[in-house]
Amino acid sequence: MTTDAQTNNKLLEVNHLSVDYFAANGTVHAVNDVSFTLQRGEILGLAGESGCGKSTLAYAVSRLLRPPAYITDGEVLYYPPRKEETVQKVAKRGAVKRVPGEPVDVLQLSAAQLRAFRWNEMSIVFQSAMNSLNPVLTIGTQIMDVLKTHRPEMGADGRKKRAIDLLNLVGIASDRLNSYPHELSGGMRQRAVIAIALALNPELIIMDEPTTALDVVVQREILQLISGLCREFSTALIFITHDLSLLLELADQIAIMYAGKMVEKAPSKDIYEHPRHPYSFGLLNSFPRLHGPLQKMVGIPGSPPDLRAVPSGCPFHPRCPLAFNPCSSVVPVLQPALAENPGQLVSCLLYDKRAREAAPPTMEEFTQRYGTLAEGSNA
Ligand SMILES: Nc1ncnc2c1ncn2[C@@H]1O[C@H](COP(=O)(O)OP(=O)(O)OP(=O)(O)O)[C@@H](O)[C@H]1O
Repeated sequence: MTTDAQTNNKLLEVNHLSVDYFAANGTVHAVNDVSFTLQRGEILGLAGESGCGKSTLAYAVSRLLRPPAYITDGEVLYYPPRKEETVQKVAKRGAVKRVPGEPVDVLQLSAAQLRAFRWNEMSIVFQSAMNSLNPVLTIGTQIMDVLKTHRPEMGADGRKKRAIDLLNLVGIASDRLNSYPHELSGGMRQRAVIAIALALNPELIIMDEPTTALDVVVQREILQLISGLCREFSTALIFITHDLSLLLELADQIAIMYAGKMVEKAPSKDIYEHPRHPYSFGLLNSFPRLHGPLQKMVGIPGSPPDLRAVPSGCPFHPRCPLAFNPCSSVVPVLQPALAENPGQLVSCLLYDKRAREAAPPTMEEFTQRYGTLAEGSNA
């Protein structure tokens, strides 16, 4: 019998996830009712202005949040791996109790299950990860330590061979096994971190701005390396960055966040060719495009809201050049913008027939409305 999970190849299903920071000066609603799915081997890019909740969402999925952050609602369903080798590996270690085909709610795992889950099935590369390497241990030792802890059945020779293989995979010569982090360039340290993230063949890697400390040429090389390796091993990747242009090249799907909400999620190509949410359009037109016709950059007037007092209705409405009457009171839900393209999800009343009967806005209309708004703010 084929289950839905097998048919859909689903790896992760996040439902109605909300996270608050209970700060002294008020409650910050950093992630607000976010739902999305991730397929096996899929590269999902999370984009949005600073402070919109990207990192909080990623850390909530991996249960890495610490007080004052609290998950106030939702579930993070992880579908067990399909790979026979991984099924056996996890079953043998008894890390996560599971029924084949049934998902595990990551938010319900015990501390011990979570530790095994994080390394075996999910690994995380943090912001400025290259500085997280231990300065007094060689790169080889750091990779082999992970293997020693999580693959105790592997002998010393096996660990060394695997460490060399991993370094080669990320483009580092084997003789660097005995190098200390300070003996490597920034790009090489980042590659070493990626090697560690890949060490246990996880199903999912989460990367939070992993390359911001590097120059743009090295950033691009590293990102191409990551996406190539994820594709080679069918590893899913959630990738967080401010740089939407990088995501357009790298990701299969892009999710745009605004004020703790996911406002659009679609294949990169759809976002590039026709973003549907006015915020996605503004974000996309805030930087020059490398390909396609020349376009005037419009930018987004104003700034994101304080997440202790998120505007009612659609949180983007105070900045939106296409806002209309119900936007300040009705909360839009993430759903297909157009019936003929169910893969492009948008959270915007412009596409809700109950709120507006007119045809969805065209790209020209977006450009024109943003232009008018910019002229108004310059006046
Ligand atoms: N420890 C904390 N206490 C209170 N508020 C916090 C804390 N950490 C983060 N926040 C707030 O939560 C919101 C979301 O932050 P988060 O870091 O997830 O956003 P982000 O989109 O990843 O931003 P950036 O791109 O700058 O990393 C922001 O408004 C931030 O100020």
